[in-house]
Parts: sequence; C-alpha cells; structure tokens
Amino acid sequence: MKTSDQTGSSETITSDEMRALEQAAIASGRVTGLELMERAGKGVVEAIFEEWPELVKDKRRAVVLCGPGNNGGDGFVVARLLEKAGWGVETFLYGDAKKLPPDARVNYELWLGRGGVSKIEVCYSYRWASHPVVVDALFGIGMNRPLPDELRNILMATLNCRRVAVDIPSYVSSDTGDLMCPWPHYTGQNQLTVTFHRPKAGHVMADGAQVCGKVVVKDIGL
Ligand SMILES: NC(=O)C1=CN([C@@H]2O[C@H](COP(=O)(O)OP(=O)(O)OC[C@H]3O[C@@H](n4cnc5c(N)ncnc54)[C@H](O)[C@@H]3O)[C@@H](O)[C@H]2O)[C@H](O)CC1
Ligand SMILES: [K+]
Repeated sequence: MKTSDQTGSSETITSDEMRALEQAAIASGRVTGLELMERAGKGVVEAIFEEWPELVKDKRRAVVLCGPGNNGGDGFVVARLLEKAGWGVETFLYGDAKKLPPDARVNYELWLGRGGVSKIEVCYSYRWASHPVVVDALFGIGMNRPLPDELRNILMATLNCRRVAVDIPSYVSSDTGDLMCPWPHYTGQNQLTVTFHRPKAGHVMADGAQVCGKVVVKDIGL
C-alpha cells in the first residue's frame, strides 16, 4: 500500500485524535468546519485528477454515494466541484437529508442548486460500467458498526469502476483496518483512498492495507 503524503509525515493518527484536531482548530477560530469540508472535497478532486490525468480533458461521468454524516458532506463538495469542471455527476443519499449535520446540510443544499439527489435505493439496479468514477462518501471516521448489506452490495457492484474512497473505504475501520462487512481482500486495484491531514491506522493495518489501494493524504490546514 503506497501513501503519497503531501503533509510531510506518514505517521498515523487515530480517529479520536483527528476529531480532536478538527475541533481544536474550529474552536480556535482559525477555521470553520465548512472550510475544512471544502478543503477535504477539493483534495479529493485534486487526487482524482492526479491519479487519472486522462480524466482531466474529457467531460466524464461520476456517481457520488453520500452517507448521513460529514463524510457524505465531503461527497457533496466533490459532486459540486466535479460538476463545475464539466462532469456529469449523479449523487445518491443514504439517510434523511433533514438529519444531516450542519456542514453536510449546507453542502447538500449547495449541490441541490446544481443537480438532483436520488435515494440510495435507486442504485440497487444500477449499470455501473457507464460511470468511470464512483466516489464512496458513505462513511468515514464515524463508522461505528458493520456496513448494512444493501450498501455492501452496491459497493461490490462498483468493483470494475475507478473507485474513490473519501477518507477511508466505508467498509474499513479507520482505527483497526478491520473489514466491517464480508469483503474480498484482493480489491485494492483501481481503488484510490483520499484521506486528510495524516493517514489513519486503518489505511496501513490489517485488511485495510490491501483494500484501501493507493492512499493519498491531503493537507486541509489543520
Ligand atoms: N468534522 C469536520 O468538520 C470534518 C469532517 N470531515 C469528514 O467527516 C467525516 C466524519 O464525519 P462524521 O459525521 O463524524 O461521521 P461519518 O460521516 O463517517 O458517519 C457518521 C454517521 O453515519 C452513521 N453510521 C456510522 N456507521 C454506520 C453504519 N455502519 N451503518 C449505518 N450508519 C452508520 C452514524 O450514526 C452517523 O450518523 C470524516 O471521515 C471526513 O470525511 C471532513 O473531511 C473535514 C471536516
Ligand atoms: K468513505
């Protein structure tokens, strides 16, 4: 597993340490959660074009799978920035938009100004081959229980696409690298994982070291 680190250190941190850093930066007034989310989404889009430069010129199609928390919020930022770059973007939300945390809700609303959001159930019968990029923004460091079967099945159907995990694939524990659902171990190919500030243990340990594929660490100014 390669980590290309733009922040100068590949030392891993825990999800608690990451949350504490984010909260301290926000509490200091140096930055807002919304600014951190925008930087995270921008970092994901940068990493996509760095990893697959051939995608820069064409107007491509992407699917963004957004979850009920701030990882989903990052996904709505990615959707907006790709659409602004001329891509055709479809977003799907797992959960209730009305229950999104504030920063994610802002980015959900911002995205609504540019495109629709479908319920994740629509993905159950999706033809994925026509989408070169699928962004997994379902769960990040807040994942705290096994992935529901219906979400696992959707992610399994995307194995042949260029897959981009926001922060961490939604079936990997960010603190242990354990798989949070039955998942084939060989699936690191055409998988890009874009995380923020520092790699997490889940990117370099246990099964996470395989299934995270190429891990890129983006600085979000913490
Ligand atoms: N804090 C910030 O300002 C920033 C956060 N970033 C991104 O945010 C995520 C962490 O967001 P958080 O809301 O804490 O957690 P998640 O989005 O990962 O998910 C929480 C959400 O999902 C529910 N949940 C957890 N596990 C499951 C499951 N297995 N099945 C169903 N539902 C589940 C849980 O109850 C919550 O509702 C971080 O990874 C970053 O991507 C920004 O990057 C920077 C700013
Ligand atoms: K994710």
